[in-house]
Amino acid sequence: MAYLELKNIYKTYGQGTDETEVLSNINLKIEEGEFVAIVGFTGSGKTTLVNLINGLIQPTSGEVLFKGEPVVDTSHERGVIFQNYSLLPWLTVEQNVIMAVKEAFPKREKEVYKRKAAYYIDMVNLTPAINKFPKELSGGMRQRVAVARALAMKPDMIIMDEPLGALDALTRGNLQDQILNIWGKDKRTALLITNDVDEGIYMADRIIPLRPGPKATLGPEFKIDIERPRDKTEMNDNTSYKATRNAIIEYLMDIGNERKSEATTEYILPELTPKDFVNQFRY
Ligand SMILES: Nc1ncnc2c1ncn2[C@@H]1O[C@H](COP(=O)(O)OP(=O)(O)OP(=O)(O)O)[C@@H](O)[C@H]1O
Repeated sequence: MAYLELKNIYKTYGQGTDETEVLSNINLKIEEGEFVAIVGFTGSGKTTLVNLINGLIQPTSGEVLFKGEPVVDTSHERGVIFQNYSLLPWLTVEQNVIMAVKEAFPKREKEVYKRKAAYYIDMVNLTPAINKFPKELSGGMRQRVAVARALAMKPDMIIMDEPLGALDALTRGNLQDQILNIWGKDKRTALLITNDVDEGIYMADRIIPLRPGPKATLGPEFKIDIERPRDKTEMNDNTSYKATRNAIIEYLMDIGNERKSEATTEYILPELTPKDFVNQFRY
């Protein structure tokens, strides 16, 4: 039995003439302990896929099974790191993380919550900001709190929806390593949704492209046969890395080009010049 299984998933939004099939015939099996990355274009349906796996939305048809059971709601067993850091603005960094810890470990001493929260806040290098409110943090710092929150729930499966996109290269690299450490240490199962092929190759055991929507579907998988722990600098000279990277990029470029040649609608921008606006700058 697969740890997570998506069976013949279809998802449409809207009704009647407005109906759009965003995901079409998605089939995926992830085994316990695996790290899988799905690489996709912007707007291809990645977040829809994450929301289905998370239990936030239900498929139009098909089934999502987690440990053999249908996913009907969200659960702390599946910790999601969203691309738009969802923090509660009226709580401090510490309180935001404690809230997540409480959900996973109900009825513990206050000190236990504080200790667990401190551990994950330190992991994302935010100890100096522990008493700050989200509005006092930069976008990257907020995203790191969101990462700490998701990991603090000790989920059996970590699901990441482009979690590191807003971060600078150094912080991003650091957090990739922290996530890999946690995944490796406790042998969790992980699914990363990203538009960054290199991030996918560095982190995952398998990469599966999501062909762009409407009717987005999964493409063929690419296995990443590079020993762990992986070293980014060494990887650049690794023949297997170069070959896999080229194959994935070639595949993505091919389907990108296919899409362009299939496109029948031409969008013409209206030729408007707001008179008042132009006059403002006419001296
Ligand atoms: N609740 C909704 N109602 C109607 N259409 C929706 C809804 N959610 C998403 N869509 C549409 O479904 C398509 C896929 O959206 P989704 O957010 O899943 O893509 P994405 O790959 O995560 O995009 P991005 O990379 O830009 O975040 C888009 O065309 C979007 O407009």
